[in-house]
Amino acid sequence: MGFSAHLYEKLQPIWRKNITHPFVQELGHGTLDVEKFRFYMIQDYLYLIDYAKLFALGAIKADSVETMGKFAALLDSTMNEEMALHRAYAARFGISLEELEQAERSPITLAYTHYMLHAAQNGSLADLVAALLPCMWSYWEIGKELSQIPGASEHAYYGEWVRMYSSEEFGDLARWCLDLFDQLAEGKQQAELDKLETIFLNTTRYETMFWEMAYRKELWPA
Ligand SMILES: Cc1ncc(C[n+]2csc(CCO)c2C)c(N)n1
Repeated sequence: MGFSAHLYEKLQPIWRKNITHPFVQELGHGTLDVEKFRFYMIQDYLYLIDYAKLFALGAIKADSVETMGKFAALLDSTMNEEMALHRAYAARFGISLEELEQAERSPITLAYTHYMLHAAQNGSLADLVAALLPCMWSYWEIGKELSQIPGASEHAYYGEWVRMYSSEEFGDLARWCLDLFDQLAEGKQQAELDKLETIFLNTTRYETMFWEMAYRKELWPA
């Protein structure tokens, strides 16, 4: 069993809190309050700006030209495809690009992205991948599960989101990330594996906290 499969099994109750979160379920059933989705889109756009930097750091820490090229491609697709989806959604909700980029990061957005950037900057390539994996993997799983709900992929507001994260193309990216993680974990000492587990666990928890933050439209105290 690869290390990712081991963590998936071990952390299942915590992992499942993402797919079962009311924000995710209501998005899939088309009942999510549009204002909550609007809030999510703005914070997620800010999240992606920092997340993309993890891919740039991945290219720096890569141990082969092939891995370096893949991180460069991920940086490109995040900035120009995923963020383009957010910009298109924002336009539909009447949010200008300026408003999007000048919005303030919520406490959770800031904590989550800074945690990942700290792990990526100060740790090994494996630490960096442990930080970014729950984001990729959980969205892929969510996309696939939501796409099974009748009408979810065709929903006027949320269909595009479901189609993007359940696509084969996105699945290939997530699988690449999983394989890289397993390769990097192979042969590592227990202490290093424990560190990878902690990073993976914490970013899995941060994913749930991000859904909760969006559901409550939680910003800084006044
Ligand atoms: C809070 C939050 N977590 C995960 C993702 C998903 N995501 C972010 S970057 C990336 C890689 C490919 O572009 C993926 C799948 C998100 N958007 N927001």
